[in-house]
Amino acid sequence: MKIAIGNDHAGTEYKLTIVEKLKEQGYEITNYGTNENSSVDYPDFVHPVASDVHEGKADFGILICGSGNGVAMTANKYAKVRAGLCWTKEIVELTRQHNNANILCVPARYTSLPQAVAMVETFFKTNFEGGRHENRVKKISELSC
Ligand SMILES: O=C(CO)[C@H](O)[C@H](O)[C@H](O)COP(=O)(O)O
Repeated sequence: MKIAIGNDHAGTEYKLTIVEKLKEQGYEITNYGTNENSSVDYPDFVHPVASDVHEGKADFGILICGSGNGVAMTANKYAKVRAGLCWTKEIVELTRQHNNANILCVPARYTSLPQAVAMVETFFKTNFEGGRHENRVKKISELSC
């Protein structure tokens, strides 16, 4: 499974820990940075992740910033991306089961590191339920404008 990961300066510590754990578990990781703590603009690190997921070059993405909102807003500009902003394991399960989310957005300043790691693990072990959710997910990318 190919994972693309990106973050801004608020998510660097969490990202580095998550990359280490995912590599230990045998995932193929593309880390688009940032790997520093100096201030950066989150869109610069979201676009390559969202583009890879949109184009099928990555199966899933993980995006981390302070609140999770900036990375989610940016990633969801891509038609084939369904980026879920989650702050509990239960919300992670639901965004996979009901929304077939392919990118997990993590609010580093509002979750603990163990919680963030647990959310990532939950994201990858939870499957889309299909059924009644199938049509709803298809309608997400039907643009009305
Ligand atoms: O987009 C965001 C806010 O919703 C992200 O949380 C960023 O990480 C945050 O804006 C960065 O803030 P900073 O004061 O520049 O560190």
